[in-house]
Amino acid sequence: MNVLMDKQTILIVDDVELNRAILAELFSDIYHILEAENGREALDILEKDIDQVVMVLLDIVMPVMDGFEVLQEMTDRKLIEQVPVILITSENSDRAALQGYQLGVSDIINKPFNPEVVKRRVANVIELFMHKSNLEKLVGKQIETLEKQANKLNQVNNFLIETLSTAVEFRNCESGQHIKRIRHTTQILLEAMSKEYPEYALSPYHIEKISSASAMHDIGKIAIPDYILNKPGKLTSEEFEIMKAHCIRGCEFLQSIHYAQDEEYFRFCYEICRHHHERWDGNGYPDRLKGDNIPIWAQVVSLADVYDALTSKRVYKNAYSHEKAVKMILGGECGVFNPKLLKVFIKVAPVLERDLASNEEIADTEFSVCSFVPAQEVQAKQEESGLSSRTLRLLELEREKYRILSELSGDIVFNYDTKSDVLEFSEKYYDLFHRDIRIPDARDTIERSEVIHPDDRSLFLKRLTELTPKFPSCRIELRMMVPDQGFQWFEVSVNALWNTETNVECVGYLGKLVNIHERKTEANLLRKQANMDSLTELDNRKRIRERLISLFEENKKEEGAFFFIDIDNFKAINDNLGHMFGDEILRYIASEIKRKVRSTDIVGRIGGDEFVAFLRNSSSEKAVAEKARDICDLFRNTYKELIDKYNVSCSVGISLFPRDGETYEELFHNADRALYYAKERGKNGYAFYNETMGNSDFKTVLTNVVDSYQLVK
Ligand SMILES: Nc1nc2c(ncn2[C@@H]2O[C@H](COP(=O)(O)OP(=O)(O)OP(=O)(O)O)[C@@H](O)[C@H]2O)c(=O)[nH]1
Repeated sequence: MNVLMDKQTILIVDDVELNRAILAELFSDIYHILEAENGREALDILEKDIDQVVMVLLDIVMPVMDGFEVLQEMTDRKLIEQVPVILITSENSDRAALQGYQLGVSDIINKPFNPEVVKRRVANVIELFMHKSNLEKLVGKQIETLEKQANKLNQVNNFLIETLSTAVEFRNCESGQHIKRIRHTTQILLEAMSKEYPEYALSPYHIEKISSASAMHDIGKIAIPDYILNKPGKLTSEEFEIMKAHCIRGCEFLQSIHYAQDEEYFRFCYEICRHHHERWDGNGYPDRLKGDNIPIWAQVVSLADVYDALTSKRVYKNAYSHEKAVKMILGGECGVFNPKLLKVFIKVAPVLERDLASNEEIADTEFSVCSFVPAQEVQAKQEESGLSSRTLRLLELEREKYRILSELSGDIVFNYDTKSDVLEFSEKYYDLFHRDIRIPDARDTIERSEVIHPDDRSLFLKRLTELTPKFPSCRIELRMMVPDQGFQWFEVSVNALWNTETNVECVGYLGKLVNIHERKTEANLLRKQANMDSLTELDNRKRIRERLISLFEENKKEEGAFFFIDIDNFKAINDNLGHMFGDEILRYIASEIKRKVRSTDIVGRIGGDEFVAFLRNSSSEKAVAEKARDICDLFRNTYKELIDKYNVSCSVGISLFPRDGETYEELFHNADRALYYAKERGKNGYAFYNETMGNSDFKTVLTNVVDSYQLVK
């Protein structure tokens, strides 16, 4: 719509054309006129050109949409706030007037009207309305400017607070991220508290202020001497008292810069600073407040502070995992907290864990800030060692090089100091085992540790005690518990360090841990394969020989029976039923022989359809003969039809240890002779070896002496 810009526009809404014409006539010299013949049309015009229209003259009774409906719709679409409306109506009732005013009209003119009065009232309403909206715009602008200024001021304040607190952290050798994380965790906890426990009346406005004030919690550390603030070891009780004073010192500091413009904010800062070490049971400091006498904001910051301290690296400790930190807090290891707060803490724990994971990268890159050694420490080290600062620096450099090399090698390096009884691992240890890299009281801890397999632990410790200045190193294979993977094989290379003056005092151990699990399991598998008959999984010929040789060496007096077992007519099975079925029969025979002998006996397959078994502690020939008989009839149990069809069975030759031979070779040879005899006598029988079987003309002898052998059919 092309609206004339030099005149203001009014919209006349009436279904009677004559009424519209009269009004248009009245106003056309001053205003540009738009006309609508019903409510719907009027709304369309307003929706499009609301900025141009300065007044709506609205009739009440109209088809399609009456005046009240138009007003309702204008209210719903927020058009009524942008343009004044005058009702021009012949309905002269109070009810209609009231309804009109309720719906936001600026004036009501009853028909018939005096043209001059109407003109004046319309002009007045337009002027008033424009004045009002100009004022509103002005106020809006001023509010915007004020808000911008307040925001700027807030930003400057926050910046100053954070700068100041970060300066404290840098002095404290921390990363500078601590207060940012505390602020974040405080906010998360407060938001959850406000939802779960409305009784604490924590509004979003308060949450924002408290989170910002949390940055002040450790401001008092500015007054704590460096040698206490940065002491790597445990504080003495006097030092701890001085350290505890940081809560009071912080409050004094805050009072000296009292920020009068915002008393409430000052109160949050003050109370957080003073009470963030109080505990729910009254065992905190400095005022030993109990329960909800500790302001809830101080309680929340206190928990956020503890969680952050546990999950962060410090000069004296590695970062604990989220799970461990949660466990420690819930287990009361860091003092007692409000049970309601702990409930909320459990609820938001997954959010904290996620945020912690995304923070870890930043924390790692910022570690260099922490790794600078405070002047006091350097000086103390220098005095203690008597070395110059240059030498100490070079030593530090060497140590750093060594650390980087060990990290690059992928091995876990460790260092044990006998005097302090501290065992320290390289970072990789934490990555793999998820355990602290520094173990104080190492002797006790290792003796009780579940990390080393119980069967390997004492052997490992024993080997360490056997090291001498002449033989200072050893390699030990042991199993260690890796989270989610169970016990894994590691090779531990250890080098004992000796006091070079006395050469009798072991001052520590240096070593490395290499995961050899894959190599070891592969080697075990290969060894197993080299010793095993793959078809039956019995020991193979080579393994049987090794085992029997060492058995005979160890137990020269233990009597035993060597069985040489051969399947009779096995070829017929292969030929008629196939090689695969033949394999099945071989596996069956193997398992049956194993089943028939004792678990301590030795059974193997030496090739083809030939098996051996050594029955230990078998002095009774009768019992041996019974066992042999059983083996001859193995097929009777499951494969009876094969006996009828192919005449399959087993034959067994037996030689007795030590009577028929004291070596494996002798026993094997003689059992073989006996087997030959049994086969010659028609198979499916067993024969004990007899000396005549060894003769060169054995075959001739065989026919002559047959009756004297125990051949059973
Ligand atoms: N299925 C199968 N057959 C095998 C395997 N190793 C050897 N054999 C077969 O086992 C048979 C052994 O031969 P022999 O001992 O001469 O045959 P036999 O029929 O048992 O003869 P006697 O011992 O005189 O009763 C041959 O047919 C070989 O092919 C194997 O791993 N699987």
